Amino acid sequence: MSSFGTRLHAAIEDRGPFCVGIDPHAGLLQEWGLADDVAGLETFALTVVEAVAPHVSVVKPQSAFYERFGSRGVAVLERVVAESRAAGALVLLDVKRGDIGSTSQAYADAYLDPTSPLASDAITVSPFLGFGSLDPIVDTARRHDAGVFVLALTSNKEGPEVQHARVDGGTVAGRMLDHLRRLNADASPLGSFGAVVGATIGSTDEDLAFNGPVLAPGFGAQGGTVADVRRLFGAAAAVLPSSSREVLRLGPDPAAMRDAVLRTNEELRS
Ligand SMILES: O=C(O)c1cc(=O)[nH]c(=O)n1[C@@H]1O[C@H](COP(=O)(O)O)[C@@H](O)[C@H]1O
Repeated sequence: MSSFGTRLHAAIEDRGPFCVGIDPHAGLLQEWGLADDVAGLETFALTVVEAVAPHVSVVKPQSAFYERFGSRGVAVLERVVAESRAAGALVLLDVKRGDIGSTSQAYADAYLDPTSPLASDAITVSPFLGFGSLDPIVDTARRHDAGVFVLALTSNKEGPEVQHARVDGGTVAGRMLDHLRRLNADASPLGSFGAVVGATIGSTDEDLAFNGPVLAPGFGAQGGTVADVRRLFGAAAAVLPSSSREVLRLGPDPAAMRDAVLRTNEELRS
């Protein structure tokens, strides 16, 4: 298999950069006329997969929305992962994990080892225990041609407290981006180690020019626009604007969700 970065580069060329988050919020289940239970979760999630996974480069299920139903919810997540990949989408499993190195290895085995029931193309991780604590995840990703997206400048208003804090003349976020610059240095056409930078951050002095992908959540429901994406990420090697609620609210009509993602991809590409 080719590296995650290479697969992502090809998928963006083929389908466009828009990433759809498959986040079954309780309120959305209700809006769709579904019960807030495992059956409702399953109908919701698999309807979204069928509508959008054949048309987008990346889907991003947020694990918490499945975990809240326990093991039966996680079983639905396993189907979301498998059926999305079968429809040709790359799966970025949004788990935002991070722990001491030995436990990070277990997370890597859970999500990035192809023999695991939740094996995905990439995951989101939190570097709060220090970037080096993610080494087992990075090494496992390299071994299995998977990808990793590291939180750098998140879309929420509380993020700057930590991410803008200064260390050795730069910011914490800048330090994370420097680590990513190093990890992706020799990759072509695109590295497998990405940054998460919210589409809502307004402006940044950080250097987003590194040879890896940028996941840009906050596009849509949190206020990020196509113009924000163009302005903020002009220097980025590849950017994945990501939206969950804005697309999911259009369901349960599959055609409405599909048309919205096709339209958004066209807009982002033009
Ligand atoms: O890693 C993420 O995906 C993420 C990072 C971030 O900075 N902000 C953010 O909103 N997210 C996720 O992106 C999705 C945003 O959903 P919507 O606001 O409904 O489009 C949720 O799954 C969040 O957990």
